[in-house]
Amino acid sequence: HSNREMWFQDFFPPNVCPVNAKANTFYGIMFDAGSTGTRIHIYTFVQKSPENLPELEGEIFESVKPGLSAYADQPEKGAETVKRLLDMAIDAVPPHLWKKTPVVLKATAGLRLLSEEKAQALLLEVREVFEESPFLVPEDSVSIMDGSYEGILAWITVNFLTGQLSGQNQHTVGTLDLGGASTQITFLPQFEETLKETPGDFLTSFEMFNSTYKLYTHSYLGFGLKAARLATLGALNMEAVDGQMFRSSCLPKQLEAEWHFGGVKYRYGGNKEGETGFKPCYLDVLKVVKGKLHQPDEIRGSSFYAFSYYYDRAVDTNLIDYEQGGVLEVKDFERKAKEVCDNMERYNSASPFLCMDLTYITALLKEGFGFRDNTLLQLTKKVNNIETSWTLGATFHLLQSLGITY
Ligand SMILES: O=c1[nH]cnc2c1ncn2[C@@H]1O[C@H](COP(=O)(O)OP(=O)(O)O)[C@@H](O)[C@H]1O
Ligand SMILES: [Ca+2]
Repeated sequence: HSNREMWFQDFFPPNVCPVNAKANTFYGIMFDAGSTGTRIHIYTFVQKSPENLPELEGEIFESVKPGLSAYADQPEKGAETVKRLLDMAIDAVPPHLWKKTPVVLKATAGLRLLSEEKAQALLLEVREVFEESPFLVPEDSVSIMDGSYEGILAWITVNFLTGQLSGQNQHTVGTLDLGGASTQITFLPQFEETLKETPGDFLTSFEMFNSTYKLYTHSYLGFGLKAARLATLGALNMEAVDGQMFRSSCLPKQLEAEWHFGGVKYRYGGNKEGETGFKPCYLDVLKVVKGKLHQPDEIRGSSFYAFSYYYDRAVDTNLIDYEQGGVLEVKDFERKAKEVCDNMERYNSASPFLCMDLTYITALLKEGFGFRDNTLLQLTKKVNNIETSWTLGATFHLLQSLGITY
């Protein structure tokens, strides 16, 4: 409780120190423990005047691979990766603000897929790293995030950064996040029909910046890009995979290789004798998505912001520029998938999974969510130099819960 009071005192009294112009700066540290990597986001806020809300000034971002779930059997080693990232915050945050700067880690699908016991062991070790740091460790500072929050908080981030949550004329945009192990879709329904046709657990009310948003959101566990690779290979949720060879028409014919994901080793390869290419690949991938996802009618024609692996694969195939991002139609992913899958050997150098990944993205968008071929996707990595990640929304939520009401 005392921590909370200190936090309060420092931001609300108008004791702006004339010597130090930065006296009204404060920080928030948010860790994203994703299935493929762990990332630290250190946000800087400035309270320009006591009567106004703090403003986001900037972000320091760093990441490491692999993610925590790769350390399922060595939780101390996993926590060590978090500690190395936290050392960056020691340098970034001025010492006199350390004990007022909250540090939080939220884990996503990688840890959701581990056994309770292994996940908790990892979280416990991370919690110890936090307790030994000079930062403010709020209650529940290390946890597995609920999937619906992952979507909502990313939606908050994108709509905050694009200015849709302030002033009038709010035209919020929907968001699509494709992680390694799970995928999220989130939007603000405009039609009464959508609310009626949607299963109750896909709708969540969320309060932020003095408004309540009733959002459609869902996180599909096992539908992230890397989990989908395993599902396509028929290797997802298999108990004993050691030694077994998984083959697919989405892989180069002659390929035989090994792949580590979530602490398990998989052997995989191409269809040596059988078919390869877009057509057979699409049929294989279709089995993974068809009929498995809820399809809200409302989204068919509307445009969405898409990031994470949608962005990465669009960059890999020159559909967009790495720095600039860009606007694509759903059918651009399909065109690229055909190009790559039907010339598999030529694209071999980048990643043997490029054909499978693009085909999965195509099938997920069209057959999974039910988007039209001409639905527009705004591919975005950063807005105003801030990463489009759920971590910013989570930091706002954290500041709100610590008593700074936005
Ligand atoms: O801060 C970020 N900005 C932009 N993309 C990010 C950020 N953090 C993670 N990503 C993207 O998320 C994808 C990896 O998903 P992740 O490891 O988070 O799996 P999960 O969400 O299923 O747990 C990659 O495409 C990676 O580039
Ligand atoms: Ca993620």
